[in-house]
Amino acid sequence: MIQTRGLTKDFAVSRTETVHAVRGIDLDIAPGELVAVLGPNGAGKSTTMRMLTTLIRPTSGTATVGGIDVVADPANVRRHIGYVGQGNGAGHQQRACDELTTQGQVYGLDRASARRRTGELLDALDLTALATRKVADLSGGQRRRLDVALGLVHAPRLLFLDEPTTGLDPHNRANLWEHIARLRSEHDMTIVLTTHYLDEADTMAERVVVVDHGQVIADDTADGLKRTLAGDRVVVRVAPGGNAARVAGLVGALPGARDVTVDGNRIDARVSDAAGAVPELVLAASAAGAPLLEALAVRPTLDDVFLALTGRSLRDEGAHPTGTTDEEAAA
Ligand SMILES: Nc1ncnc2c1ncn2[C@@H]1O[C@H](COP(=O)(O)OP(=O)(O)OP(=O)(O)O)[C@@H](O)[C@H]1O
Repeated sequence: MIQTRGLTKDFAVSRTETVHAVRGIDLDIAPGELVAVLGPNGAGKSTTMRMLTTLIRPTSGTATVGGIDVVADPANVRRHIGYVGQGNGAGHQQRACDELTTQGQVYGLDRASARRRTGELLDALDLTALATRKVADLSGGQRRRLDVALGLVHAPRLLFLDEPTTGLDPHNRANLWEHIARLRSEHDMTIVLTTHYLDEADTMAERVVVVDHGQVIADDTADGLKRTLAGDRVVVRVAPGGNAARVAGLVGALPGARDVTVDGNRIDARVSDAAGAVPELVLAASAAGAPLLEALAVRPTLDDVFLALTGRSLRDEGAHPTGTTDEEAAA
């Protein structure tokens, strides 16, 4: 459904400075996949999406969407995709239903068909009761659902969602996801989304592509990434007066144990199966006369994956942009 090879995008921000926002992305996305693109602020996620949706031209490389080249035939690409960008155009005085009908007509539907489609989408996204409300008067969650409806007016098989749930509270995020998941299963859509919410990528996406500094640095299922890049950990605390060194030895003997660290009475280590290791460890420590105060099996998160990949936490929201300038590249 999507194929890119060596895709790049440079932005000349001044006479002397160029931002290399995307630096050679190769991506293959099959029909029906739901792929989350993760990365810190400025990693190049939106720029990649904007190239794939033909909003901006790549600097070099190739990209096809539904088999159509984004540079050679952008109008045709646009007919096949839906795009829900970041942020809301504030202050719309149009009614929600009129906004949808107008969008339908922009996509070539006649008025009656556009009205029919409007009714279907208002219903699908639970907006029927708000049909005549002005867009400017909708809540954040309602507005975001309308944005998704606008992206679906022409029944695309491929939907791009750029941070669809940013700024929504947990209830509205869950609600929007419910709608997206249902629409997807009913219409067999391919969905590519960017998000800052790791839990969202973890639970909703079948595949997670991690982008940093304009490049893909990992591409797998969430579980695959966790297994190969982060792994389980055990964290134990030895009772006062207990022999931490002795327990560290027991921890070090667990299957797959590595990176064993001892900090006072606290021992932390990577292991291959934390849930299986903990009971074994509790018994072994007790038998060795070093009872444990606490023993935790810690399953990795996608943030652990990101930390392992880059040495930084994705949770550091609002961090500095990571697009690389010529000066930085030369440094
Ligand atoms: N039109 C533009 N002109 C100049 N620089 C740009 C432009 N668009 C993006 N950039 C720069 O390109 C880099 C990548 O930006 P991009 O918006 O693709 O990142 P992102 O991963 O989507 O970030 P975020 O999560 O903050 O939305 C950043 O350094 C950004 O400042």
